Amino acid sequence: MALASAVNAASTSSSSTETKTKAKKRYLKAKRERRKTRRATAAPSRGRGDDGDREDEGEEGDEGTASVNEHTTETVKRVEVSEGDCEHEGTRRKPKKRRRLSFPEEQHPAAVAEDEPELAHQEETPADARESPAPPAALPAFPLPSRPDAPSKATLALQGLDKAIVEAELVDPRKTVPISTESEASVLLSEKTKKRLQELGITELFAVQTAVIPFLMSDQKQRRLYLHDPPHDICVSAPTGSGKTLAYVLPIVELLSSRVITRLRALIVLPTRDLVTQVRETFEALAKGRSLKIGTATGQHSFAHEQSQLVADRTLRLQGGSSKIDILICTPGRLIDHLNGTPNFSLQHLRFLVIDEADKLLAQSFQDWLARVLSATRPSEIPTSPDLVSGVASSTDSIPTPDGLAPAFLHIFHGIPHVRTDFDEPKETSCQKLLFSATLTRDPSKIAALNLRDPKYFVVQGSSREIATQQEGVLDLVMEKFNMPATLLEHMIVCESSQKPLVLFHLVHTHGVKNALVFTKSAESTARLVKLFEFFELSRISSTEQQGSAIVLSAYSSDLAPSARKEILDKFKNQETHILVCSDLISRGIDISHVSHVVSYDAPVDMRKYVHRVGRTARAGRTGDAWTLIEEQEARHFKNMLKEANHLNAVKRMRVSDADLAPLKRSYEDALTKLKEAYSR
Ligand SMILES: Nc1ncnc2c1ncn2[C@@H]1O[C@H](COP(=O)(O)OP(=O)(O)OP(=O)(O)O)[C@@H](O)[C@H]1O
Repeated sequence: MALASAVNAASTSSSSTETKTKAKKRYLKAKRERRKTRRATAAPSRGRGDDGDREDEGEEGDEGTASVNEHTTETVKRVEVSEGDCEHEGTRRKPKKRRRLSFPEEQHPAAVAEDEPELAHQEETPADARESPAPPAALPAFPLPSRPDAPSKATLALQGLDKAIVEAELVDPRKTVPISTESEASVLLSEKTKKRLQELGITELFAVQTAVIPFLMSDQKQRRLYLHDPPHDICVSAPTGSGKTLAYVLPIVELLSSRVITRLRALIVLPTRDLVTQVRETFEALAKGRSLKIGTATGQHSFAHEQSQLVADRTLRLQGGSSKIDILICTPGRLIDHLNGTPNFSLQHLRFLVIDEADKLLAQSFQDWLARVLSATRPSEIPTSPDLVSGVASSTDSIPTPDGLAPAFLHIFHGIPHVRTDFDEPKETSCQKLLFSATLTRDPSKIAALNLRDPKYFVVQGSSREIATQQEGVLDLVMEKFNMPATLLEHMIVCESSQKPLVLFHLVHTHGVKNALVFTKSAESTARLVKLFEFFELSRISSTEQQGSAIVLSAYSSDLAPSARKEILDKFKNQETHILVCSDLISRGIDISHVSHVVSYDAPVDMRKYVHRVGRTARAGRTGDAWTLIEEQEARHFKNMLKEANHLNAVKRMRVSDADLAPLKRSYEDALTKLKEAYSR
């Protein structure tokens, strides 16, 4: 067997060797002939140009074609042979020589391949194409990439904005409506309210009021205390002193006046006690004769006292809460205290939640007050008491009585089998959120925390320029270019820090700066400046050359007890005090009509602070002057701040020379000495 197979293998091998030998012979013969032909034609065919192709294909004139064909066949054979050779001999043949193609001089493949290697593949193109007389088409030249222009700040600011902000309603600040006319805003107010407004000397509605009142009151369905469809929330940005308080007080008083049972239906949150007192006075003035009960919670009184003012029944646990008041005005800290510690204090009946000075309040996160308040206005998914889940409502003390539940909270009483009908009570709270500020935040994360429902934005424009287009108005809001009252004049004085007290005395005695609020950076500087000023006045009066009555001033800051603060503020309101030197405690919201000047003795650190400080004057259409004293090293920062807010041109620079200050110098030096003595004691 082994022998037979060996013989077979030998015969197979010898026949294949024979075939290969014949083929090899044919190949070698062809090769010799080719070599001969090449040698014979070597000299003339070395030239390039149109004949270059013939080098490989022979140049036998008419026979050229036949020769090419023959050569092609031969090439195929050659490939077969060479493959066999490779297997047989175990050696590799050199790669086939590339044919040369004819190119115009400037498009020689070598030159092209150097620049653009892909072009070298043109050698692989079929023979017909290679013989085409037309030069290969040049590749299209693409333009070099160029850097696009960076989008402007404005474009970036508008990107990804909430639709509600983009569609904000711009309100012309000049728009006022007489209360007696048949205008939309005026016609919505009851005769009682109109009469009350007239008694208070208010004869027209301001721009912000003409926009907000119709939005909250024109739809009859929206005038109910419990709504089937949840209401739209609103965000209002309007300059200082433009009447934002009345814009929410009027609709709240009007709508709540229809209530029968007293429940806590309006909650107004403000950042300071002083503002709570001020807003309470406005509510009381407007709601006079309406039997609405108004309460406050600020921590000014004891907790037990406040509890007794807010809640009627604290012995029985009532699921619907028990309220002695319809409207609560409070600071956020005390509100949380009552949510945590006052039995039957409930926000489930809230129809309005007002967040005034919204940007300031949203920046305060203590005890997560906002989330806590919002969750108290919403019905919870899970019944609050495990006893109620099983529906075992008994008369035990620990089980709350399902009394006075708001419609949206009814489902938490599981003792009632629930069958869904067309007359189902609403499951959503009727609480409408109203946000107000002269410097409304555009911070999306802060706004998102409020969980606003389909909000409507109102932007009352300032006076610094003509009424803007929709996009410009939105941009102002988004880029925090705050609007100022039209009647405000702004000045700045750059001076050395050691001269600041003198410049202030100069303003008071030469420019008649009285009925003024003077803002300092801290409670401590407030007290120090008042002392220095008092010593200065004593020295000035006692000196022979300076005559006249002394300026009366007081310090007002958080260092004082609330009762002392109230007394000082009352004296200033009654104009018994000429100048109130204060910290930023009253830079927001405080409304004192006779303030004709505001002096920032220490420069405000940011634009928001500047807007609110200067906004203590020029309110409700009255004129006012704002003066900012800038130390030389602060000038650049202050100017940049104004520039970014597009407000630099509105602030006039005023110069005070040494000659202006000279008459006051002696008294000032005297006062400084006395101040040093006082502090060293
Ligand atoms: N329609 C009106 N007619 C006359 N006076 C008005 C009217 N509305 C409001 N006022 C008065 O304008 C003054 C400023 O109003 P308000 O305090 O509401 O301003 P504001 O917009 O809340 O300012 P701020 O942003 O500084 O808190 C108040 O004295 C108020 O009584």
